[in-house]
Order: sequence, then C-alpha cells, then structure tokens
Amino acid sequence: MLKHSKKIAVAGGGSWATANIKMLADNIIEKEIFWWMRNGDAAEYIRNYGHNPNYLSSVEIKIPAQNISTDLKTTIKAADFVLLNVPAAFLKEALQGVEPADLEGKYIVSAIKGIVPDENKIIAEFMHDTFRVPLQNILVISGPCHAEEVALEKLSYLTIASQNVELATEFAGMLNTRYIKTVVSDDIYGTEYGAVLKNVYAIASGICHGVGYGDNFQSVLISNAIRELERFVAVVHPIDRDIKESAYLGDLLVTAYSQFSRNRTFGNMIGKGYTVKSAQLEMNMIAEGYYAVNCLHQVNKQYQVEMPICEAVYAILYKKSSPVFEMQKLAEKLS
Ligand SMILES: NC(=O)C1=CN([C@@H]2O[C@H](COP(=O)(O)OP(=O)(O)OC[C@H]3O[C@@H](n4cnc5c(N)ncnc54)[C@H](OP(=O)(O)O)[C@@H]3O)[C@@H](O)[C@H]2O)C=CC1
Ligand SMILES: O=C(CO)COP(=O)(O)O
Repeated sequence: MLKHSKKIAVAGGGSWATANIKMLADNIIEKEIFWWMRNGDAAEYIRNYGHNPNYLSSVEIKIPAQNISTDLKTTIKAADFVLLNVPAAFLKEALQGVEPADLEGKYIVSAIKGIVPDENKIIAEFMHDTFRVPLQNILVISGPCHAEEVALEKLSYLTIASQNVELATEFAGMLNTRYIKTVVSDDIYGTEYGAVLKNVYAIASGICHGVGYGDNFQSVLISNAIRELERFVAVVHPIDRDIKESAYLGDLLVTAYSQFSRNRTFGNMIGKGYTVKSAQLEMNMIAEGYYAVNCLHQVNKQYQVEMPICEAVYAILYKKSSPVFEMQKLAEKLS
C-alpha cells in the first residue's frame, strides 16, 4: 500500500518523458498522471490523437486529454510527485516563474542526466539549493535504459535513488511493469554523477569510432572510463559503492555501445569532422554530454581528479582541438 498520493506530473516533452509516461501508465497501481510540455502543437496533437508526434510516436498515450498542458505551474499544482525531464541545459528556463512555494511539500523526481550550466550542480543539488526542496523529498531515476527500448517493451532495469529509501521504494513500485524492473539505491550523488559522466564517455566512444578506431580500442577506452568515473565519484561523494552495479557500469555500457545513444551518435559525427553546431542540427535530439563536459571541467577545478577522457572531449568540443590529435594523445595515457 502506497503511503503517498499517486498524482504524478511529468515535465518535459521529449523521448524519455514519453517513455516515462508509458511506464507509469502501464504500471497497475492506480494513479493520475499529468503531463507538461512547452510545445503547444505537440500537446494539442497528443490530446487529439494519443501519440507524441515528435518523439516515440508509436507509443500510445493513455492519459486523459485534459491532463496534458503547456502551463507548468498548473501541472505542478495538480500533483504530489513532479518528475523533471527537461534536458539540464534548459531546466532553469523551463522552471522560470516556478517559486519554492509551488514545490513545497512535493516530491521531486529527476529523470535528467545532466548538470545545470552556470550553477554546475547536479539536479538534486540544484533543486535543494534553489527551490529549498529537502533532500529527503528528492528522487533520481537512472539506469541503463533507452526510451526507444521502453517503447518496444524490451526488458529494462531502472535504479531509483533517494536518501529516503522508503520513498524510493514506493516510487519504484509505480514504475514496475512486465518490461520494467527497478532497483532502489540511497546514492543520489553517485547515481547522478555516474549518469552525467557516462554521457561524456559515450561521446568519446563515438569520436573514436568516427576517427577510425575499432572495437579493440573502444573496449580499452571504456574500461578506463569506468575507472575515471569511479575516481571522480569517490572524491565528490565518498561512500561505499560497487561501481559494477547497473546504475554505474551498466549505464555506461548501454550508452557507449548502443545504436540508440544520442551521445555516441553526436561523438561519431564530431569524429567524422562535423562541427558541434552542424552535429546538433542534424541530430534533432539532445546529447547531454556536450553541456556536461564543460560543467565537469569547471567542477573538477575544485577536485583536481585525474580525468584524461573528459579533458580530451572538453578540448575537442570547447577548444576546437582536433579529434585525431586528442585521441592519439589520450591513447598514450590509457592502460
Ligand atoms: N532518451 C533516453 O533514452 C533517456 C534520456 N534521459 C535524459 O532525459 C533528459 C531528456 O532527454 P530526452 O527525452 O532524450 O530528449 P530528446 O532529445 O528526446 O528531446 C529533447 C527535449 O528537449 C527539449 N528542448 C530542446 N531544446 C530546448 C530548449 N531550448 N528549451 C527547452 N527545451 C528544449 C525538447 O522540447 P521540444 O520538443 O519542444 O523542442 C524535448 O522535450 C536528458 O537529461 C537525458 O539525458 C535519461 C535516460 C534515458
Ligand atoms: O541516458 C541514456 C540512456 O541510459 C540516454 O543517453 P544516450 O541517448 O546518449 O544513451
């Protein structure tokens, strides 16, 4: 029996938001789902036809038309759980006009895998510091799970992290379905930073492929990436964690190897000689790692962790350094 109310608002109109709506609606626990997106035409289309025209358009949307809105404050007001699913780079913009009082008493669930630019904070920290949301009311959804495979109902595992493990367990219960299994964790920092870093490593993986390295090199890159990830999270939030768990290693592997990965696709284009702008235009989807690597570069000035893969990606994307040169330099540092 759930102790908390079952009114959930999903904020964001992209692929992962659409997949989250599907998982929540397919789960058998009775609940009311509300959906906010910025795109009025898409909202109207979904109300009329029950499908998102722009992302995962095959997914049937099974929530009432009147629960789909372009007014975020109204959507938030209706719910007890607010699931944030706007790319981190645009979160501040999306939350403009929302006051700490609007979120008082609400549970905030971040399904975002990114860092808030300028603030250089993971989502839990940002929501806690800016909107005064108690950490006990914050949850993070992560895990090796692509929206496209949720749409196909392929068996997937999610990690629900919160310092409030009881709350995480309750929320996990609202996501479980025939094709979704959930794991609960109390490591919000490791889960968030792990997800942010794996996006950068997937870009590195794509760049390597783009410049012509093969599977042999990529496996070395990824085994170095998990060690780099472990070093960083151990300094930022030192607790006893097993980096081989799905939320860390699993998430890295799926993003670095999958045909569906936005970050890998973006990296591949960069490796093949596209500029950042042209790769972004061509993709029409968001590669969070592009924004994250800049934030990580700033954050790591404080921690000084040895992060050669992140630094190579940063130099390529933000200093216009040549992908071939940076990968040759990186290759000398890997083991
Ligand atoms: N896709 C996946 O499999 C997974 C994604 N995630 C995370 O979910 C989050 C959302 O990603 P995802 O759903 O994949 O994104 P998509 O690339 O599918 O969609 C992009 C989303 O970003 C919005 N957007 C683009 N530009 C802007 C802008 N300038 N201002 C505000 N909103 C903008 C789009 O809105 P519009 O349509 O109106 O342009 C759309 O909702 C990311 O943090 C990602 O890392 C996490 C796990 C899995
Ligand atoms: O986080 C994700 C899957 O776990 C989505 O990012 P990618 O599309 O780059 O894999």
